[in-house]
Amino acid sequence: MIPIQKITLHKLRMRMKNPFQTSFGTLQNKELFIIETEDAEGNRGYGESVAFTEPWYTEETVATTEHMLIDFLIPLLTEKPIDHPREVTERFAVIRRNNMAKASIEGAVWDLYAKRKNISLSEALGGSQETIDVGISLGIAPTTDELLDRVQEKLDAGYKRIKLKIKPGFDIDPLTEVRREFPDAQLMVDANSAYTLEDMAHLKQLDTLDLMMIEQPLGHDDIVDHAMLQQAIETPICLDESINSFEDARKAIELGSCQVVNIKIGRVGGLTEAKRIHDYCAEKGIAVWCGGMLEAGVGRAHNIALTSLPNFTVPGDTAASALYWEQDIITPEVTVQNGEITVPTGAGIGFDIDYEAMEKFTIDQKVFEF
Ligand SMILES: O=C(O)CCC(=O)C1=CC=C[C@@H](O)[C@@H]1C(=O)O
Ligand SMILES: [Mg+2]
Repeated sequence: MIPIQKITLHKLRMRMKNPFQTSFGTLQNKELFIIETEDAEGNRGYGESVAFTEPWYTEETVATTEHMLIDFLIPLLTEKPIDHPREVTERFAVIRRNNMAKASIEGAVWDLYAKRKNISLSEALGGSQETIDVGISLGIAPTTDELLDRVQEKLDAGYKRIKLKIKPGFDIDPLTEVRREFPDAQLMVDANSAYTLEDMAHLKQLDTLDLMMIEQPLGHDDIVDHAMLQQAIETPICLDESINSFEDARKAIELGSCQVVNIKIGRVGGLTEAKRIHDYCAEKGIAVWCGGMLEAGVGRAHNIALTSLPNFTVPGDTAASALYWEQDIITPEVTVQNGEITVPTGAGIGFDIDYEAMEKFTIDQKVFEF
């Protein structure tokens, strides 16, 4: 049994070092919840919410996360005890969607579970990789020259895969320049649903650029048009926004809508569902990688633990803390050496919370005792 005695919602406001521009808008201020679950012996598990303040990426926001946690998820989680974190997903199944809210607290239960057993979260999930390969996601740059500089800098820093955001009007030309300048770089692009099937001929030009994949070119909730596009282009399609569950992944793969899946813990409702998708993709020979949501340290730590599972063969988005934040809320911060992160072996997420830093960014706190 995992006896949860106390849950604290720490609401934080953090400002990213640099704005991050995508086809749907620019992000710089981040509000997030750190969810703390505590047992009677004083073990504490941590999860992080990843919804943004605006519903641009998915329909969830920071405000809907808080509403779901307080009015539905915390009462459901604590109405009767659970023995294993995988039961959290079943318990929450009565609530439609709201996956990021669900994942934030489910992650805190997984961390608490691993700490109570004195094993790492990676081990609790069945992870086997001791180090993980790391890539980076670069927002849309103001000019192509600026983009080339940013790519150079990240390749020099050792990042093993560069993901570039694209949108109509900022795609083939800058990408051609990047490919010319860096002929051997592992490059991929992410469109965040900025195109339609009418752009098929335009998107076909990507096939000349030797890209690892194109992420979510079409509708955020589509798998049918993506299947048609994948028939017409050689560049592998990777789905992000369209995959919100194991069932979505199964259907997309059956339909041939993608050759790669970006697994984001928040988008699919938690670590248990993320692992199920990972296992299914491994069985089907579909490559997966772990996407980022501009996380602070707790979310970053969860991504690292998940990525230690064996079928995470493509470098993910989880880069060093210092690229995002002046100061992170964990200690040590996440660092990258030669394009790799060492998976921590300490109990739970394997990073300590920097309570002083967390306090500094906290704008609200709510405590629930049971
Ligand atoms: O965490 C990161 O480094 C950024 C990841 C990233 O590319 C994204 C995060 C959030 C929303 C999107 O713009 C984008 C994505 O779609 O993957
Ligand atoms: Mg994406």
